[in-house]
Amino acid sequence: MPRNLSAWIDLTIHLIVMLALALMTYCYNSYVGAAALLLWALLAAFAWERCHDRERRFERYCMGIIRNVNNVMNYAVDRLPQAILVVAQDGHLEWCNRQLAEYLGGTKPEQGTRMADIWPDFKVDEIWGTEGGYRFSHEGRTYHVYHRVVPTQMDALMAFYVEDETELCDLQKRFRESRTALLYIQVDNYDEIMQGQTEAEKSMLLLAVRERLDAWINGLGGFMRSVSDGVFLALLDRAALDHVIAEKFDILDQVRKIVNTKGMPVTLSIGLSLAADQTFKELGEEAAAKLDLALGRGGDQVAAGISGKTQFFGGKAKAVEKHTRVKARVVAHALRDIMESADEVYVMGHQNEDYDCFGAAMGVACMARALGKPVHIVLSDTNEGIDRVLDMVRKDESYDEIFVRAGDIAGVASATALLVVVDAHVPHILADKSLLDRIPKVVVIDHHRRSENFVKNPLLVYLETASSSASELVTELLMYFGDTARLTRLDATALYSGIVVDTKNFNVSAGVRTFDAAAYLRRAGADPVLVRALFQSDYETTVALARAKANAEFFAGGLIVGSIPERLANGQIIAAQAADGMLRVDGVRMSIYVFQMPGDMVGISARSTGELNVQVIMEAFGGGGHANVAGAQVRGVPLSVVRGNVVEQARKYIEESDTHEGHIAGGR
Ligand SMILES: Nc1ncnc2c1ncn2[C@@H]1O[C@H](COP(=O)(O)O[C@H]2[C@@H](O)[C@H](n3cnc4c(N)ncnc43)O[C@@H]2COP(=O)(O)O)[C@@H](O)[C@H]1O
Ligand SMILES: [Mn+2]
Repeated sequence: MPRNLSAWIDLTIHLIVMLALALMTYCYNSYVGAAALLLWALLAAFAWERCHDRERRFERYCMGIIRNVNNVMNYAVDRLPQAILVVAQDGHLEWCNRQLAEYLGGTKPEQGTRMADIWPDFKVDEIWGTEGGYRFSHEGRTYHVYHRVVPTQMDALMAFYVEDETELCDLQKRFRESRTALLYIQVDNYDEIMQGQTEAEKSMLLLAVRERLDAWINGLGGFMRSVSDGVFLALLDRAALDHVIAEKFDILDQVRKIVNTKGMPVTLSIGLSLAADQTFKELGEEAAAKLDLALGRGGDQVAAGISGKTQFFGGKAKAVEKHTRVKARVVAHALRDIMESADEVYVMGHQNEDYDCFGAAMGVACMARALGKPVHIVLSDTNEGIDRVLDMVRKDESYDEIFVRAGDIAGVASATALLVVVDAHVPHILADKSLLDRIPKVVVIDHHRRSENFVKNPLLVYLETASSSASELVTELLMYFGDTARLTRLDATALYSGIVVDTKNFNVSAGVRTFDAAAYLRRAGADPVLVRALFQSDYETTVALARAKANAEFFAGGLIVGSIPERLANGQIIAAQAADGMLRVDGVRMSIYVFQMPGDMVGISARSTGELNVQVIMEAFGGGGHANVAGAQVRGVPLSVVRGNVVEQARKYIEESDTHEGHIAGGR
């Protein structure tokens, strides 16, 4: 087939026409016709030859171009400012371009050189047969490698494209280290430490804190200004922040050494946000939110927002019981106003309600009744722990229709209703979390350390981590709610039992205000004999508890871990009691029980003597609580695996905590 088909067609048409004319001429005159045919044959031969000649010259021209392009390509590949290596599966170099020599200081390695001899960290085996990229460093320089499989019929080969990214990495490092960290620093027990101090002593205390902070920030090359009494704003760069993190914010320990004339130590809370791509406005808002979080977790700690995650440091001091009940009075009045403007009130606590949660709910229901508002206490489906008290109140007609199950109010949605959440603030552990979407006005009354996951947009939050229990908080609110709120004997007993369970019978976290609240409840008719009856354990529970205690395993560092693999109706309480009980064993600093819950859920109850923070460990399992009483639930993981993970996390935590004295520790 000729290359230029259309030229051939044109020529052939011409030759055919000319041949026809020559033949016609031959019919009229054979001499002239024969001459015409001869001439046609010569013309056809000449045209044939010309065409072939043109084709040969065109082919020569094309080959020239191809040869040039190949040369140009070879030249370009050889001089590419990126090294290209072709490597065989045994790790030997097959071919490379000139840039590799540049990277190696001028000598081009020979074919067959082992890559491990050129760059020990150059990976061949690990990535063989795959496409991707990785980085490695050699003699202070950082290289980025893209690897591709070379399709060949013969030996298996891979191509590696290597770029020296040292400058880029340096730039990235400098950029990272120069990122701004904004810190809100607050003396979180300002009112308490200033109480009873003379003006001169107050100034001295503030000056001592200021000097300590100034020295700390200046030493880090940062900037700090006082915003108001006991509140500071500071800026650090990332390099300084890394240093501070490596030292686990030991500024908290340094400032805790400053004490007032009564020996009370100053504690700091810090909210920190590290710039990524936020505006300065967002950075400031995030730092302020982190400060709230640190304060809500009991203070004396740092909540740091870094790369979208929150890290906590510190938390050594026990949450200090506030001397005054001013806040309780203010909150009681605010709650009364909010309740007055609502058409009905719903109260709920956490799933698997316990006496504290139930008592607090009964107290809030009493307030609503005092204002003549229809009130419902929403219960979850699993609450064997409060069976006895529920049986008691169900016998009393005045509580008819107060208790509803989450499923019974599935259709309830109201903009004019009020939802009061007690003894919890994490949405996913509430008795019916869907109520949060259906009732927009929410009040939270809780005594747990603030978790990152908090009920969204609450109207009012009363979160006091220093308080023994939600029942104590609600009792104080009742004291200031007004005369109309009259506790029945059952209300008072339920609230009292809430305080008893959370203080382990007034042995843990019971402060002056706890006893005041208990006295108030006793005056209102709380019956300790009834409370004791509520806490009586049946035979099966006692045996299960003994079995749980017997299978506990002791680990180095004062850790004890046990499990309850049977699916028991009151497994949570047995686990809680076993974990509580194990703290009495000599040398135990932390006890953790893993127990089987309904379905594929596994529960964890963790306790500490106060020296170590179990809340942090439980947060790693999606749970929370207090520094020395915490828990979590894990779905879809076998109990034995959860147990193993718990042991691993707890041992790691204890090890880190013991090697770094400044790490997070106790205080409810
Ligand atoms: N997923 C979670 N998220 C946040 N916080 C959580 C989560 N899961 C649990 N928590 C909190 O952790 C602590 C400890 O819980 P726990 O179950 O180990 O202990 C509570 C009760 O089970 C236990 N208890 C109830 N009745 C009795 C009883 N009769 N005898 C002994 N112990 C009992 O007491 C703990 C009550 O703690 P409270 O909630 O602080 O009132 C807990 O804070 C969970 O909220
Ligand atoms: Mn509680």
